[in-house]
Amino acid sequence: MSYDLSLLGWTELLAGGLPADTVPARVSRVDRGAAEVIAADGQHHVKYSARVRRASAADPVALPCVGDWVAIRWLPEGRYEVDEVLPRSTAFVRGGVSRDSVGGLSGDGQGQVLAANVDLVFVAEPSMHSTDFADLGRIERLVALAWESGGTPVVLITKSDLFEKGLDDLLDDVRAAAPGVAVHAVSSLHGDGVELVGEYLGGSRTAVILGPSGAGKSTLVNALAGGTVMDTQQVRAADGRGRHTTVHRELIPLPGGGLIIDTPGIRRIGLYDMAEGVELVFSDIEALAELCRFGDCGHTGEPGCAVLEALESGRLPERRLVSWRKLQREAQWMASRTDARLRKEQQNKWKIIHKEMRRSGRNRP
Ligand SMILES: Nc1nc2c(ncn2[C@@H]2O[C@H](COP(=O)(O)OP(=O)(O)OP(=O)(O)O)[C@@H](O)[C@H]2O)c(=O)[nH]1
Ligand SMILES: [Zn+2]
Repeated sequence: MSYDLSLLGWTELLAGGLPADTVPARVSRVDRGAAEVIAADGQHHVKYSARVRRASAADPVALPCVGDWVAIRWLPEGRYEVDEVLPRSTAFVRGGVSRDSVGGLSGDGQGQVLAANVDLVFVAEPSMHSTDFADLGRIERLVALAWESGGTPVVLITKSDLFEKGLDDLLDDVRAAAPGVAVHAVSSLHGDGVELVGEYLGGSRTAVILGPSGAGKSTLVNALAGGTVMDTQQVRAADGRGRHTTVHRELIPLPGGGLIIDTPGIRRIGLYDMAEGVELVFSDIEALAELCRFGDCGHTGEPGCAVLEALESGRLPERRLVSWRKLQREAQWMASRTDARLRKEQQNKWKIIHKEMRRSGRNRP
């Protein structure tokens, strides 16, 4: 079997960085120190070169991950090995390595790349989730995460068939929660919007789908793939394996062009290192904050606070300000937890503060 790599997203730009005597391949799956890759001459199971192993031992971010383009070299003993990970255009990085992650080499606060070279991030949120409507706060988080990865978010309000009246109002609310992001209603059940989603992938773009369990991600991937490539909850319930059992860790080429990455890691992705993403999601509040009288306004009652003025006049929904504060706190907390440099700075700051305290204590009359 041979593959046209341009359909898998291979570009001229990437070709420029290919080391001598290697050929390109895209990682479709990783598995403890080895990767499944797709090269022009077929699929291969490849181990990592000593250089790749050394680099990843020093920094897990250097490990090949699904979506990566790698240079593979044919060895005299008759097999390929991964010679180098080519520069990534985007990356989903998880700070720290979770207990149950497969192939995590490091346990302490260093980043792990979950997926690379992802152009589009579909944020799937069901229009109705058991008895609740779409969760705007969750959309905000996942959109922030998407921006942070370098990919372009697109919000999909799934299961739109569950919502007869008021869908347009819901979409308006979602658009307000994700300024500058395309928002579409999708029903995999009726086929509404599925084609449109497929068009985003046009040609050879790569996407991931984020969203809560039960959002209909697998069902949508199946609809796009025109067959059952992912187990859906129903299938899994029938064989008694329960819900959170997606074991696929794959790059799925779609018949209409484009690829979807669906891995357990991406499915479980939370809130990590997303300070910049938060700024983009809350561009409306960030713009207001620029108009505050004081540059360091905390928006908690300072005179001339444009944020609170907008809140009072009703232009800024209170829910939005509450989400913003919450996400900022969480993003700061995650950053301080995962970013060793920041941690060190904070330790130094506390050292200085403690020293000051001791000194002022000594100098007290
Ligand atoms: N009414 C309706 N139900 C849907 C639609 N899409 C999916 N479902 C149902 O929603 C349930 C969950 O769908 P899945 O595709 O397994 O959801 P998921 O997001 O992949 O869930 P996890 O694998 O747990 O992350 C299944 O019972 C689907 O049949 C839709 O467009 N409309
Ligand atoms: Zn203010």
